[in-house]
Amino acid sequence: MLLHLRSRLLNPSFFSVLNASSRPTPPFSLSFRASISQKPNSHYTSASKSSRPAPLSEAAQFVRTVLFVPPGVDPDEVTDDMVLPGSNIVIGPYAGDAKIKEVDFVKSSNRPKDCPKDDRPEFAMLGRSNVGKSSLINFLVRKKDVALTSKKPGKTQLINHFLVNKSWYIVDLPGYGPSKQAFNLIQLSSFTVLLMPLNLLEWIGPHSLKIPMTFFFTKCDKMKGGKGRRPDQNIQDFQELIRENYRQHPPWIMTSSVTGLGRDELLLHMSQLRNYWDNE
Ligand SMILES: Nc1nc2c(ncn2[C@@H]2O[C@H](COP(=O)(O)OP(=O)(O)OP(=O)(O)O)[C@@H](O)[C@H]2O)c(=O)[nH]1
Ligand SMILES: [Mg+2]
Repeated sequence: MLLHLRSRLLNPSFFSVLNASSRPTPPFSLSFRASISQKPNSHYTSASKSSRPAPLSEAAQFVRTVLFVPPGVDPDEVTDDMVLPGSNIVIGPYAGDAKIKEVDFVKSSNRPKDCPKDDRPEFAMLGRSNVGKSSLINFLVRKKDVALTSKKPGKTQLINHFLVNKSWYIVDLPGYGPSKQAFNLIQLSSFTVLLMPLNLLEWIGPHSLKIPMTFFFTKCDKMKGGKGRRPDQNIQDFQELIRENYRQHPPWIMTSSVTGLGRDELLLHMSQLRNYWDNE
């Protein structure tokens, strides 16, 4: 997998997406890096650790200023092969054990207080109706009908908990839009995952201090034409809003439930969030 990732990283479109829109921003590190004491094994990073880090290309040096650097990684030691393709996410020592072996539907809840109450980490999908939240869950677990999807907006009406590998949850939420009900649910999650969030960014900025977020660009198979904006245009808008509302760049990733784009990368990123959570 490492080779596969490395070769895709060098795809010029990845860098051009970032270069096209980014003004240099100050290098950053995440505030929670300071509390790290353990470094679990990582199959992903072990290969790059065994050899000397390759010097960064000029493009990569620039890109590094907008990267999400996870716990356990020194921003000065980031190398090309640590960045997940189609994203700004650096993979660190907490990544690993990303495979989904089983998934069980647990329950649908009408209200937050009816949701399962335990300490397992949760990844909740939040975003407008019809952006592909439920499809993304099916895509991650490689099953067609775990979460119900529809061409028409408004299919998901309840809070649906799915237990993965008996150890962590994926939560499918109703889309916001006409109903705006998802706004009340943000506080529920240990981890919140957002989809196509452009008009959410300003709202969420001040409220998100304690909730790690990852932003998804869904339907990236629709690269050309159509009514909407292209993914690279969305990423440009996104980065503008990030600069206006956030001090540090949150992680973002491009996905497509149709082509499989971003699946392995996303699972790896989720594993590093989870493993960090477990070891904290
Ligand atoms: N081309 C393309 N279509 C997608 C993709 N992901 C989802 N769709 C389609 O988008 C539509 C909506 O998908 P859902 O997963 O139901 O969207 P949702 O965000 O869960 O919608 P709500 O439940 O209403 O909030 C469906 O017709 C999907 O087939 C994708 O990656 N590419
Ligand atoms: Mg849905």
